[in-house]
Amino acid sequence: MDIDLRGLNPAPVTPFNRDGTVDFKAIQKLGSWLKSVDGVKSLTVLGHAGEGTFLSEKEQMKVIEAFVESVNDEIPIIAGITREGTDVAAAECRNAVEAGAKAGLLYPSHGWLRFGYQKGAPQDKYRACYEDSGLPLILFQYPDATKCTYDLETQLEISAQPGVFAMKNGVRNMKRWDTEIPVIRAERPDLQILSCHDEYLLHTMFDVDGLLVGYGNVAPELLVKLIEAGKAKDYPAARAIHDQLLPVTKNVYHRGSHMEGTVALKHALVARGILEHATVRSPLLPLAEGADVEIADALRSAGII
Ligand SMILES: N[C@@H](CC=O)C(=O)O
Repeated sequence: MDIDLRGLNPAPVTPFNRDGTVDFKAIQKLGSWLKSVDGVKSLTVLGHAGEGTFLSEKEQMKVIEAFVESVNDEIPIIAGITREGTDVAAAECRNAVEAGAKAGLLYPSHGWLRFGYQKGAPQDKYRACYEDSGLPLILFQYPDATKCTYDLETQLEISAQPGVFAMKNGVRNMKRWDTEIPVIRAERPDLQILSCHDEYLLHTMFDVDGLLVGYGNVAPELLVKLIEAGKAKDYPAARAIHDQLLPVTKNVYHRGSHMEGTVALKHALVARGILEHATVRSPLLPLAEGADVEIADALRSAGII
């Protein structure tokens, strides 16, 4: 399968029932709505926004299956692959294939966040996961402020490996973005480069093939336009969309932690009439009282509702 992510690739939330179980009916509504937006190329489930690591293995597979059904298998469902060890991550990739995922977003191992990685270890993890499962993989570049951010050599080596076809880049260091992206483009012309800088997308919009973002849950129509403006190198148009979205960006992503953004996304989906409530799983907590009203007001002022 030729996987084309050149456009908007939302990372959907996982809806829950009020009792905390997965709400499969709501998945159908969310997935089919996102797919109906012109310019949406795929959905990445079980990521941060999807509370993927809070789900059991069985739930993860059922969530993948439900999202595949929600889009009639007409656009690729990509699975977040989050397990720490290479063998267990490869097993997770095999599960994802069995559940109908067409690609995987392979997360760095959690220990690397604190301690860093041994040279060559990320390459080995990507290689083993692909060889073992045949699941095409997206290279996930974490922020420069973490110890698991990949240096340029590592990015180039991973992206040269069989099965790696795209990169989700959230480096959050614009010096690195401005100097590394041109090199990666030149060295790996077929690699699809997607930004995930939800809280300040504008700077990155002019160098990318698309976005892979949780933000795609709540403002897919405007983000498709932002991608088009970026590709046309039309700064005034991109800036106007950025400004229009700013109240939403502030209310969803300019919070104490990026994790709260996931709760805020659910409130925004309630305001848009897609979800009935914003139930999340621990360790996420509800937002402060009144946040739901502020988020709805922000969507209103951006002209989204
Ligand atoms: N947008 C965030 C969270 C998504 O996984 C990121 O940069 O990684």
